[in-house]
Amino acid sequence: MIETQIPMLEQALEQALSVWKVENKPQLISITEKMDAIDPFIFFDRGTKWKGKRIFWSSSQESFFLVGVGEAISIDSNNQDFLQTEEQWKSLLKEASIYNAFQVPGTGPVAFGGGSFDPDKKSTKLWKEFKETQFRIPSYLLTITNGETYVTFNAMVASDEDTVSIRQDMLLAKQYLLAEQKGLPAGPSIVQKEEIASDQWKELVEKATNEIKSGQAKKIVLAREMRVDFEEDASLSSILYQLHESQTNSFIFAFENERDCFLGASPERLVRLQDNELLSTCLAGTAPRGVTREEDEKIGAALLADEKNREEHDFVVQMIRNAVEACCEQVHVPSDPVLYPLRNLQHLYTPVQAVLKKGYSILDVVQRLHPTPALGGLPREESMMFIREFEQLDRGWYGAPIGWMDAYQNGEFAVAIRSALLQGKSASLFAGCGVVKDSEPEAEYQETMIKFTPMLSVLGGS
Ligand SMILES: C=C(O[C@H]1C=CC=C(C(=O)O)[C@@H]1O)C(=O)O
Repeated sequence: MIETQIPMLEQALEQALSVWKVENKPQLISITEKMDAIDPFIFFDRGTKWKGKRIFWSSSQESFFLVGVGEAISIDSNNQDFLQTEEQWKSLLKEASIYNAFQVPGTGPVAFGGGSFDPDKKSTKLWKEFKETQFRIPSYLLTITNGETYVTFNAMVASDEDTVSIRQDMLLAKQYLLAEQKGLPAGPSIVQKEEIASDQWKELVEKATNEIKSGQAKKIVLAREMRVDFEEDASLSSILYQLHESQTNSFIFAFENERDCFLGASPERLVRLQDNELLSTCLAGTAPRGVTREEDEKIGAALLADEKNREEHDFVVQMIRNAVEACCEQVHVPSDPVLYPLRNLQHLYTPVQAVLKKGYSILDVVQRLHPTPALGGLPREESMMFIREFEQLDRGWYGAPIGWMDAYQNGEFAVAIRSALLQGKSASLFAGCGVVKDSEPEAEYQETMIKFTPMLSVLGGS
């Protein structure tokens, strides 16, 4: 394998150097090859050597994995503007030396990242490692899709000297990352758990319902935090493996920044783009799962018929439809939601399909969609103002878009919910719910409790 890559690497280096000499700016080289099967969790675990710079993404419905280690380059911004990211991404790709004979979605140069939920809310030191917008092009990217495995090597070339270390890095890293390894380390176990200001949160739900009844807004999504401690630093690879095994119908994601890592198992797709076909999904309205099949079906039927949940859901559908119509054609939205079952709860779900108009990109759509009323509220401005002013929480990247895009206009973004910020021996978990005029604080509190469960259980809590 390595032998077949060397001529490609030499060509890529030569090409990058010749562009660099004219343009005098660093050039991206990217080389993709097909491999025998590789375990994504073990690859991630071996990437511990690049600790602080790992990324993970999987879509359980499609057995699709992206695992990145190291950082060839990152596209960051301290004001959240996905369109600015788009410009920088395009400029990086413009003269990049890309050797990818497969051009399968998610191979070649891939930028993975996200941003904060609300750039207008003052951030606290909890999220100090995370930028307002941050996308990483990993040095080594493992892609598993349709049962095939690919590895992409990315690097920036900025001088003749770089080429020596790039050659060495590529070969050594590959040997190291692909060496055999048995099993994953043990998962963490929680020794202490604290719900932050839960009584105040219930009062805030009440305040939001009053605001809604007085006509200031129709829906406001409120979130809260739980802080947990472990005996030892938690092993990320084991947590991701457990999430993947336990959370069906979800996107498992992780973005590591030094000692901190934001990760989760979100059922909510914001948008997927493949061959110009767009899929967005509306997910809002929640009920628990039943213990028996009969009970489960009864709860599901009640959820489908429940006025409060249907209203909460319809707000999301209307907004997503409008945003998608502005940049797509052939927009298709079913008239009624269906149930979307997860391990611990079920949601109302409406898929939105469309074809993206020429001239738009996935980040255009992300910029238009975020925040949907599943995380912000309705109207957008009023609900965001309420959250900004009264919610006692630094959401950071919770509730914001997280995902990937490749060089061929494909990509996928989820809404980063059912998530946690891991910081060595402790973690902050986040959960929220949509408040409408008939919401009851205690019921909403219980709903957030269920939403904490997937993350809590893989972290070794109950
Ligand atoms: C805000 C969250 O969930 C949203 C997504 C789906 C259903 C929701 C709900 O029914 O309230 C929320 O809008 C969360 O899980 O933290």
